Amino acid sequence: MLVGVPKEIKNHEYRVGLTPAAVKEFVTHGHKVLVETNAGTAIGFTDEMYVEAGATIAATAEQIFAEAEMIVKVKEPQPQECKQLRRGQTLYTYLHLAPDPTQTELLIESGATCIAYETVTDARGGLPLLAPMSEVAGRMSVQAGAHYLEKAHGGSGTLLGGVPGVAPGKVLVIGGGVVGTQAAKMALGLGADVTILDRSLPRLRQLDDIFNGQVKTVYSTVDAIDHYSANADLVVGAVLIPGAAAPKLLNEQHIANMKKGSVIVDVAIDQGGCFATSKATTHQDPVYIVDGVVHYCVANMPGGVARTSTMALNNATLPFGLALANKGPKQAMMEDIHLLNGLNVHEGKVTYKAVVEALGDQLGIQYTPALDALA
Ligand SMILES: NC(=O)C1=CN([C@@H]2O[C@H](COP(=O)(O)OP(=O)(O)OC[C@H]3O[C@@H](n4cnc5c(N)ncnc54)[C@H](O)[C@@H]3O)[C@@H](O)[C@H]2O)C=CC1
Ligand SMILES: CC(=O)C(=O)O
Ligand SMILES: [Mg+2]
Repeated sequence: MLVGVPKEIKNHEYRVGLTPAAVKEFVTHGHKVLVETNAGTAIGFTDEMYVEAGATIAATAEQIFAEAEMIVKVKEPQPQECKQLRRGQTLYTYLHLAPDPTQTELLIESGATCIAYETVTDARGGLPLLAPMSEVAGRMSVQAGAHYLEKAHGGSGTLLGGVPGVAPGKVLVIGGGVVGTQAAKMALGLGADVTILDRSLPRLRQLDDIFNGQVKTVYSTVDAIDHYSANADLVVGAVLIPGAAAPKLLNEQHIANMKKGSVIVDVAIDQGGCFATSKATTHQDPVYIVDGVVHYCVANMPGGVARTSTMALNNATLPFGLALANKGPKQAMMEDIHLLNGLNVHEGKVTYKAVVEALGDQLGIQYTPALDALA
């Protein structure tokens, strides 16, 4: 198979779909890889390293979209990329379609086979291609929060760890999955006072074990959100209903009730955000203020630490990517239900239920089960 890796074009996105090491794996399995010039240069993966791994360098993204049978990316395709996709071509990347009607329409129009990293599953009920970026974003969320709590960055001037004689800052993590756990680890490491809300009791039990009682675990009710958000210095939004638009857990009144200079980091912004006042921001302009509360809503947080993130992402995407190339996309998905769960759009049909639930009325689209679409 001819695999194509275009350079990412989203704002300050320096990750790349394949590392040179991953290219070498594809080439070893008999595939050809076309990498856009300078796709990885910003994070130390030079064209020379790709050539040494067996890739051919393409001068433009247009060449890659025109020639490749499978496009491997990181971020959801931007409109100019969607317009270059075509029937018979496979797109393997993050999509986050539920909050994104424009991209959904363009992918339907393209006729391409679009596999979303974030909905591929594993046997334990996890999301193995989302997990590494969730680990990164979870850890970063507390770094970002601590930064914006500084007075010069718009915050209240609170040090999360406190000092001897002064109480630590309060961190509220809503959603105790992968992002939430890593956020809690970092916050605890800084010495903060950490509370995690989740609506899954089994998950709260696991968290209590993982943290050996060092964080407070609280069942997520409206009352708990009212109470803990009003007292928090930093709130991390880390909920997920896979593939669906994020539920809005803090409304405008909650934000108004928070302390001035407190910070919210809405990691769930890529699924539309879990705070009513959130709107997506970029690494170039990451924050804005509503009612005195600093909002950090960067939709591609791992892009900020692109070298670590690219390597972590490739560790997870490589086995599925190789299966797609070795067997062909259709056969690979028919043989692996977890990869099939990644299929969101195929030949103009939307094959992921939560996307249709979010956008069906707006776009007039219907759900087609993945196996029916592939048949
Ligand atoms: N902004 C960014 O750059 C990035 C964003 N993300 C996003 O972060 C979000 C979280 O991802 P993961 O931690 O991997 O998901 P996860 O599935 O591991 O965890 C989500 C948790 O939210 C809980 N939850 C669901 N509804 C809830 C509610 N109403 N109240 C409290 N808890 C609730 C679930 O029980 C689960 O424990 C996703 O939207 C993901 O796409 C992930 C990586 C990067
Ligand atoms: C998960 C995701 O959207 C990201 O890493 O940018
Ligand atoms: Mg994202």
